[in-house]
Amino acid sequence: GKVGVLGCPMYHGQTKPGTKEGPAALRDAGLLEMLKDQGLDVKDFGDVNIPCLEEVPLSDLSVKNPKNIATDVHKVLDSGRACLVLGGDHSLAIGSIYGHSLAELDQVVVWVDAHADINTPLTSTSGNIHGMPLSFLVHELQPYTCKLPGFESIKPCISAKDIVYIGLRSVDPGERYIIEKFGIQSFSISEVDKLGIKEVVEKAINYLDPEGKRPIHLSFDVDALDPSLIPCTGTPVLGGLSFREGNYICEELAATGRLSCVDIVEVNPTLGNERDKEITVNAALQIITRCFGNRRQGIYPKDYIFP
Ligand SMILES: N[C@@H](CCCCC(O)O)C(=O)O
Ligand SMILES: [Mn+2]
Ligand SMILES: [Mn+2]
Ligand SMILES: [Mn+2]
Repeated sequence: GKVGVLGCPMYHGQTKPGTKEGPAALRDAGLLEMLKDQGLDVKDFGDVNIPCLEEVPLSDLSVKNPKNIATDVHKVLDSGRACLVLGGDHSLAIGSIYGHSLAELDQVVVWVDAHADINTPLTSTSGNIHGMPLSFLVHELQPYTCKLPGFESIKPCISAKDIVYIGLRSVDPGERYIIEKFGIQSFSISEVDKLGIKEVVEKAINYLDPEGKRPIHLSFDVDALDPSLIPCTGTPVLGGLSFREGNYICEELAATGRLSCVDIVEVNPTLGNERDKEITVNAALQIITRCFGNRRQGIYPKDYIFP
């Protein structure tokens, strides 16, 4: 398989700037080598150009960011590679999902997260854009929201029926209302407990893409995993997905052969000591390898020769 890696050191979607260190932390820990070692053809497309706040006013900044991200994701996908986007905070998904829609029209979205990230600017209590990305992208929400200055270039590109949540456990009232009003399929941690991860993933994939034809966009917020696994993230919530559940989700999505774009977001290496950073980065790295074909049952390269 061919993978294009795109760093997206985004931090303006929230208040803890350390997410801009996310891409470097993952690369420095050997991400590219790990992916190559599992037999992938890996190309590093560098980092998206995220102008820092001091240079441009927020409105100008926001139009630049999603457009840069969308443009770069589109370019990676058009080069015939799956796209791996390293965050950066979850507001980058405005650009990555929009960019995916420029390359492939009928994507479905698996949103793995403790949070629903679908507040509109009107329902948000924090005003942090990383809690809003889906509200900019979902067609049905547009009559109920407002365009933020600078987001004109981002067009809604997915329908409520094209999204499934896995891992929710911190959903704001406005978000819960939206999920029910538009019938967005969601498997919170309660459903994971009730059904088990196997049935959750099976239901999620069959609901989104019963014919097994549509490209999948996995937007994986590392805070979906239990905070014991990911100490370095900005909005931790107790009682998250186990490491095994996180690995299972990604193995099964990779096994469809249609995993086209993967966001790995909200790694903030500055939120903890060196040991915390190591734990966080190692967990994120393993999750990433499962997205691109590595499995706990083991694999061997195509050119393996049995001695
Ligand atoms: N729902 C909260 C928390 C959002 C968390 C964003 C991301 O980590 O999922 C808000 O809107 O601020
Ligand atoms: Mn194109
Ligand atoms: Mn989250
Ligand atoms: Mn998120």
